[in-house]
Amino acid sequence: MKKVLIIDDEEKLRTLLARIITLEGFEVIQVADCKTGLQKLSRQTVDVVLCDVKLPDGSGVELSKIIKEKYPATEIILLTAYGNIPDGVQAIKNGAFDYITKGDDNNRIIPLLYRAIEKAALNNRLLKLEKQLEGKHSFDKIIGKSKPILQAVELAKKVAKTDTTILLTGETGTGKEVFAQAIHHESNRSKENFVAINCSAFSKDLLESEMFGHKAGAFTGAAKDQKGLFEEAHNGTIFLDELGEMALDLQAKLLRVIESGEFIKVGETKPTKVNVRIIAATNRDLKQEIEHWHFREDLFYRISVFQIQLPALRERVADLEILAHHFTGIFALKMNKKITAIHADFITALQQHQWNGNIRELKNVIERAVILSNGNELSLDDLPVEIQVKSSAVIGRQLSAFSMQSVEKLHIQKVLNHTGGNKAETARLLEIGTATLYRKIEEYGL
Ligand SMILES: Nc1ncnc2c1ncn2[C@@H]1O[C@H](COP(=O)(O)OP(=O)(O)OP(=O)(O)O)[C@@H](O)[C@H]1O
Repeated sequence: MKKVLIIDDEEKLRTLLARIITLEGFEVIQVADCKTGLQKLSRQTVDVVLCDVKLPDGSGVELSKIIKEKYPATEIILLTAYGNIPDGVQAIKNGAFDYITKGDDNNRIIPLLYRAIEKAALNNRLLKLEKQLEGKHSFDKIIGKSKPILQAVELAKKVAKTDTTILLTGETGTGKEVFAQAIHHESNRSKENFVAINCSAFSKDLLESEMFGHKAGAFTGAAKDQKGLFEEAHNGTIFLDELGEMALDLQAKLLRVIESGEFIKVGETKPTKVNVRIIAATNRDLKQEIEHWHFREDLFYRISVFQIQLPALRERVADLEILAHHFTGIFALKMNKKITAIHADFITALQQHQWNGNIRELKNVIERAVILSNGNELSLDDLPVEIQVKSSAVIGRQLSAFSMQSVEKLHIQKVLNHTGGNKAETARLLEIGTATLYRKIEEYGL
């Protein structure tokens, strides 16, 4: 059933609108402010939002922008006050479908709503197609030529076509979700849904309801029957991220789905059957979790039929350069900058770093560097100081990474850059004599 979300703090108007729209056979959700509206949108797919301009915690015009950015398939119709055309125009600029004047355009609202619903359906079809097109090459999107990553890709490709349950292990940011998606797109289920859920993002009860759905009245706030993500993933793939965080009794329910394909919705008595391929991921050592009674051994053996260990970035230093170029290309394009090269010192510095946050951390570091970069080459200066300092030991040869001299050298270099090489100004800012500055420049080879 198509869903319409009404965001309006005028209760009378909201209820009236809800009644008219429900009579057309749409499901209507009503809220009175932006915050609750966004919460609803994060939990369910809404086709059209009908939104007032003046809301207690913000403006509908601004909200349109946020909604379109986060949920591009959803269409928005703004309810403006009489004669306030500029708000409507701005809303359309922000991505809204159209606007109507409150109270004045009652006859327009239903035909407009139908058109917006049609447009939302078209958006959804397009997004699905785009995803499929992207997905065709998704193993190609896994960048890296080092042995450990190529081995992981080869294993994943081999198992992709089967229905086998897979456990992806590896530190945070090593690409477990990227792998899960690539496996789905390479599988025979690629035309069906890939549904991801992060088990650490919900309380135990909420996670159960997210996974399996609930019946109306199952708990306070459960006004309607709600499908769970296992049902959404029917015939497709479900990706259970951070599986190690799942509560023990929910683990038992998951085991039942794996063994029989059945689960029971919250507040329901009959089981629901689904055909879903499960890919799970964890950055915890599940064997250790079993020893501490945090993870069920039987579930572990079921889920880890096929295990793929993703290497940490520090184990694939050889890939740093190609990954750095890959992300630089992406961010330069996004920010409309012409960056054609990366200085060798920059790469050396990357190779010296520990990368506890793995590829996610590298991606952030490169994004920052692209923002900071002034020329067409990324230079050491564009890196965060802690990464520069570690590397200065190697680049400067004679300095140790932790020495005061390393920090001093870097600091002088930065101030020199800041003053455009003006020695007198640099000495003044550093509060040292010019002669001392010249000596240090020579000593550090700046
Ligand atoms: N081999 C790769 N090539 C290109 N980009 C990658 C690769 N691996 C990971 N990424 C990028 O790194 C980021 C982190 O990847 P991802 O979310 O898959 O990691 P994860 O292991 O699932 O992390 P977490 O355990 O924290 O959920 C993403 O932006 C992803 O696009």
